[in-house]
Amino acid sequence: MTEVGPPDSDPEALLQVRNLCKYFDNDSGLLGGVSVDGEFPYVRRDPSDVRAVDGVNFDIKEGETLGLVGESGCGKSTLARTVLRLLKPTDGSVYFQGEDLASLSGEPLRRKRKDMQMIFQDPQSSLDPRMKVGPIVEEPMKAHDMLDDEGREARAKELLEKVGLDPQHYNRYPHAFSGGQRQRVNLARALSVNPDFIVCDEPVSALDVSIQAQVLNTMEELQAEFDLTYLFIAHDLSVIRHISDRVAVMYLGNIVELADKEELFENPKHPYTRALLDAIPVPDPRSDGRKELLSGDVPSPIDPPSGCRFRTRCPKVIQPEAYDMSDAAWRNVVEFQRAVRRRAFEETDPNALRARYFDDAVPSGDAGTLLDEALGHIEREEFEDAEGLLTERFTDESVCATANPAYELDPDLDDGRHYAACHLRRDEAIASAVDEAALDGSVSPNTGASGADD
Ligand SMILES: Nc1ncnc2c1ncn2[C@@H]1O[C@H](COP(=O)(O)OP(=O)(O)OP(=O)(O)O)[C@@H](O)[C@H]1O
Repeated sequence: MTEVGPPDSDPEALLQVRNLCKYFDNDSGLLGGVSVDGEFPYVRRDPSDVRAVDGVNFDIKEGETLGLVGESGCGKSTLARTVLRLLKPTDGSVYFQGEDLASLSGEPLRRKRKDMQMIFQDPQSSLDPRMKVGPIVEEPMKAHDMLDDEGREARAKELLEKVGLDPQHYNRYPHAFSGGQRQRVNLARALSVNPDFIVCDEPVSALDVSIQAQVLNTMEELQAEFDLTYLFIAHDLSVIRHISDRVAVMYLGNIVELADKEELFENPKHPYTRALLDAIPVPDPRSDGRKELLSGDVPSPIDPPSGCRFRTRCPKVIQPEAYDMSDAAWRNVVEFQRAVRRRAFEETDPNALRARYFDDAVPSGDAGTLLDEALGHIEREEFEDAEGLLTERFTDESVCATANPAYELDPDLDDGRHYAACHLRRDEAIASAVDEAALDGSVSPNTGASGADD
């Protein structure tokens, strides 16, 4: 497994995630996610495994909020559950307050869980409708033998008030509360055992926008009052921008970019992050508000692309060194290869295809010869041969396919760290590493981009 992610640790980290992998056995279907310690082989790497989380590294500092964003299915929830050790990692480590949770089980793990709580998206289904909210809040305290009955009731009432509810509502059932209030009950419940770390998995996604801001504000106040550290998952970038100190962007089981919030929003370095930001609706009466999102489907996590996982959809994929095409000709080759892969056209006539895909720029030299060969295959309706040729000789030869990118960059806006898993950032990473070495007085010709496995 190649390590991809921010390479060094942060001395102030409460949580350190290293090369974390969670694969699901594809054959076991839904049950793949509920395997418990010891029931399945510890490490299983079947070619048909769903690689939901695949070599993730990050730290979370004490007291900060790390936002985790990415499209549906990219592995956010699996990452959260594996970090909390609700799922057993296939590989890797999760150091919480210095202790590797991946190596814990049984009673030591149960005790540790008291310090790490989770809040889920749907406040309705996470509250037992047959229980009153008071006992709901007290339940985790009971499970961890905290306080006596009286003490638990007093603490539950106090917490209901802290989260913005009326403590007199201790005896009400969840159905008597609105969605926002139910999420506040969940907050009180999570806080009851006095945790240090809370994973919030889309906690406001089910709420109206006006209520979202109120709940987020309460979460920030509670964070300050109780010294909490949050891992906050959302697909909504405005929510992420509201709550996060730093932001990690996830794509197909990998973290592709991680930086301080403003740095990430103002200077995104990864084409995937840029595409996500570009897709934020803008208020324009002439349009439906949404710019064009990424083209192409997300590849299967069972057989993810080699190298950079985003390369099959990336608008900036890098030309192989063997060719010397203009940028426009290379772009056309990539678009054509993707169209052939999707069987996006009916015509087989080379001239019609040239006119359609290579109108403004045609590759010449070796690349031109290969293109002619591919067009010849299509003319003879040998689509698989055409696809194979274009893929093997063009896109699979790109550095984006042959090496995993992992670069630390100088941030533009602050003195934090900016990590971007994109080969386009190689020169920038080398320049910043050389600058750093020069400051240390130890310039080395070998000081270069960190972490790439080429
Ligand atoms: N128990 C399971 N068995 C098999 N595959 C699973 C299981 N749980 C998740 N997956 C797969 O793992 C990948 C990541 O899923 P996950 O739910 O972690 O993504 P997500 O980013 O949280 O998505 P969403 O935002 O829709 O919740 C998906 O391809 C999903 O189908």
